[in-house]
Amino acid sequence: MKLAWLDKLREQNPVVLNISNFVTVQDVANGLNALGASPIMSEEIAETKEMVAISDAIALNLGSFTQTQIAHIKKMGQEANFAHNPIVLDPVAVGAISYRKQTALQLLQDFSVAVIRGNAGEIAALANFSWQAKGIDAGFGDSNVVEMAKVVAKKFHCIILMSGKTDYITDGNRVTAVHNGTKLFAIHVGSGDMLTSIVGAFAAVSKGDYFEAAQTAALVFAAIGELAAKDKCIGPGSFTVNLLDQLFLAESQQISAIADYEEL
Ligand SMILES: Nc1ncnc2c1ncn2[C@@H]1O[C@H](COP(=O)(O)OP(=O)(O)O)[C@@H](O)[C@H]1O
Ligand SMILES: Cc1ncsc1CCOP(=O)(O)O
Ligand SMILES: [Mg+2]
Repeated sequence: MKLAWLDKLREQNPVVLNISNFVTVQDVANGLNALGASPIMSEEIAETKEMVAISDAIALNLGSFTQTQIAHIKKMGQEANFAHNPIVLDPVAVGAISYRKQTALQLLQDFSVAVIRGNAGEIAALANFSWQAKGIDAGFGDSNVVEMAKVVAKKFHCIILMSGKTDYITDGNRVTAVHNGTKLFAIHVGSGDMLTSIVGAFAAVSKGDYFEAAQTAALVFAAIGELAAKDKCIGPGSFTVNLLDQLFLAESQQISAIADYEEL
């Protein structure tokens, strides 16, 4: 774990370019900003090349796409590959909606990604493992979650960050489990989207070590959620406010003091 990268991120203030969903776009922008990155959102295909050129990492969210947005995502993915900019993909609800799965699989052929960040329902769908996803949520299943994450990592030659009560990060061989977090994440719509963009911010300062970027982002975000939950938190409203404050305030030493993770 490279918790020192949180300080590096705050020093470097990397630009993270996002194609977001319309539901959580503001959570994503404010989350990145609070942590110390510089968010920028785009909805116009004509500006893609210029946007990619000023960015240090790209987060592509499939939460509310249209055909027009898919063309934009494809172009951004291809321009980012050409510019050697890391891409983090969030395959929202591909476990629940077959059209989303088909679209995500096509995009994964059109360009390559550094990291896929999804919940167990989404990763199971990409692995073709049996699972009952529920809308945007993970749902339930008894497939071996570590195996399915490894399968997807090998299939798409990328890092998988599968989030949930325990987050699993794998490159297909190595696996880290991060046990930090709070149940309150599950009642805040956008927790996963924020994490995806934050993986982008860590990828931007990682000099190409995307496994390290994904596992450090997972630990930082989950531990910050834990700190937020401890601070006079009574429900989703106060959690959202506290989460934003802790993204801004939390120091790497505080995260290190509560870090709970293992290499499997
Ligand atoms: N039951 C839980 N207990 C603790 N942390 C959780 C729980 N569920 C999700 N998280 C945390 O919430 C964050 C977002 O992940 P997740 O909820 O899986 O994404 P999504 O919103 O895409 O389903 C991650 O940091 C994850 O560790
Ligand atoms: C509710 C909803 N509908 C489409 S995208 C979206 C937000 C998903 O956010 P997250 O996966 O981070 O909870
Ligand atoms: Mg999600």
